[in-house]
Amino acid sequence: MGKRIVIALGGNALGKNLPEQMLAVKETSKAIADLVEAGHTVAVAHGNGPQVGMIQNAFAAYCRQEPSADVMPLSMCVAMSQGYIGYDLQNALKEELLNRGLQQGVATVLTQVVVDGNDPAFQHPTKPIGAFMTKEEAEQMAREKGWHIAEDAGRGWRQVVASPKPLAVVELTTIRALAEADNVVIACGGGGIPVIATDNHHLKGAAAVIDKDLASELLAEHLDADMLIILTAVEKVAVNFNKPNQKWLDTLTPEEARTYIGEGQFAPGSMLPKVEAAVKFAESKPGRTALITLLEKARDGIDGKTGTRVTC
Ligand SMILES: Nc1ncnc2c1ncn2[C@@H]1O[C@H](COP(=O)(O)OP(=O)(O)O)[C@@H](O)[C@H]1O
Ligand SMILES: NC(=O)OP(=O)(O)O
Repeated sequence: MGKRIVIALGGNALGKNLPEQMLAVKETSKAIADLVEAGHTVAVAHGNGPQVGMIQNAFAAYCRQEPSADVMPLSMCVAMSQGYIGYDLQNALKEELLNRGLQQGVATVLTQVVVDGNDPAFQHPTKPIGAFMTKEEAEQMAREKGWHIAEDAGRGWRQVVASPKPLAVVELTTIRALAEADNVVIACGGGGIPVIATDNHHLKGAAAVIDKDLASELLAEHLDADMLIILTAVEKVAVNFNKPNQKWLDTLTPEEARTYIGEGQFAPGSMLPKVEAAVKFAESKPGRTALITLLEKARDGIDGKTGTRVTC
């Protein structure tokens, strides 16, 4: 029987620039279409770290040329990233579905996600965005532009911004209605546009980028999904990652995950939020499973052939 699935797409599903994105979404669409073809109902969330940094930089460059221009708020940059990634992804996916004779609709919902304006994350930026830099380049950006910077999981230096916890998906009813009407919905892109609820129903954009794995988890809970599938650049989660005694994990219980998290086995900003999201989903209701695997292995993963399965 078909399952209700929320997929979280990692950076490798989208590429780092426009030409790469055009190619990457074609491959990504094959993996998603495999699941639709197998009879599952699928909602798709995706990351935006490189893209949102690029958009922010592009507007900053424009502001230097045109001093009367307004600085583009980070929430708007997230909205733009959802728009252009969703545009490419929904077209590629629709094409792939039609090529397989599948008639499901595909729609991107610009999604706002409520955060708490008092979330301590606003005082401690941790979310890496934009391009990788050397330490020297990053320090120069910190001096010249006031950026917060940090080393990103052994891969280089990046700008970091606030990443508050996702609390509620504003467009949830719309997303659910589209999903229940047999559409593939692309939602919560880039973790969602971060907004703070104020009086009179006004939602105020926040200067932040929400973690897409945590936002996907929230969406999966609210859509009452059976599975949360986090697709990334590794087939399984490992302990002692990249060390001679590395061990790939087929299964992971929340208790085991907490032990490994305590040992610092999962890099913050890369594997850690995925494991945290997977554990939260598995614990949210009996029978729910989270899977972390490679994009191309999504279908095998659902069939229990690969990936790391997180269940209670
Ligand atoms: N313990 C671990 N097991 C597996 N991968 C890990 C681990 N710790 C860090 N990683 C790294 O985390 C990466 C996934 O994080 P990231 O690239 O930030 O995700 P995304 O696919 O969402 O862009 C993997 O490709 C791998 O290089
Ligand atoms: N918003 C977000 O988590 O993006 P990445 O997955 O690209 O870091």
